[in-house]
Amino acid sequence: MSHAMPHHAEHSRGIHIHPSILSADFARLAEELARIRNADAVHVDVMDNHFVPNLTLGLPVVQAIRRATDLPLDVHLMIQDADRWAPAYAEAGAESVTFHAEAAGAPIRLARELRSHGAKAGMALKPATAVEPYLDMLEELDLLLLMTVEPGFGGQPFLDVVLPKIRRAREALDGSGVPVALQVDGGVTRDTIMRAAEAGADVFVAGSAVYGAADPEAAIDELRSAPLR
Ligand SMILES: O=C(CO)[C@H](O)[C@H](O)COP(=O)(O)O
Repeated sequence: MSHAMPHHAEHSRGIHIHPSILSADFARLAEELARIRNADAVHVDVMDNHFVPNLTLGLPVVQAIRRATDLPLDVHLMIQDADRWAPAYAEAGAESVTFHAEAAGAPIRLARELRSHGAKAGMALKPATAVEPYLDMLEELDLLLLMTVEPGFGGQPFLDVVLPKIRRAREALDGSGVPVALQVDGGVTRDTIMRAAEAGADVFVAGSAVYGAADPEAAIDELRSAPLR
């Protein structure tokens, strides 16, 4: 992209905000979902206490969330043995199902299986996992998630050390011409979203920045407009 272009032209690919219900009140999920009606999708963190040191929710709760909102579900599986468990989340009606590269035995086969169930196929990388070994499989994916915190907990600070990886992924995606969403998750705020968007991300997961606000829908609007300023 030419440096002569106006700053906002770099964001013409769009800014999508996916609030993470990890930071919501789990005893009032339906009400919490009704507080984010202007979101682009709801991000659902599934953790198994093995891949990450935290335990959240599984398939029955994802099925209940599917019935409780019209928003698309962006399911992020932080679980071991993703090959075995991920397809059921696609069958449950998730718009996208994201597994971790570190937890998948056969990522290409799994991505194809998710698509065959009608879901978008997402693959996530922890902060210390290099993206380069996976650049040959971009066409198998609809979404690439680069974690900007160590997965497991909300409320952690954004890891700027991931920014060069976001830039390299953006260059590879633009060079390949394959339409893969580039998502970041962890520590996204009105400040950090600008750096992540400038580096090339276009889908932003935000937990505490949305559910920690008095007005989550206003917080979503602020996040959406922040990189355009
Ligand atoms: O995947 C996650 C943690 O593993 C969460 O989605 C993420 O951390 C969001 O929370 P916050 O915006 O508060 O950092």
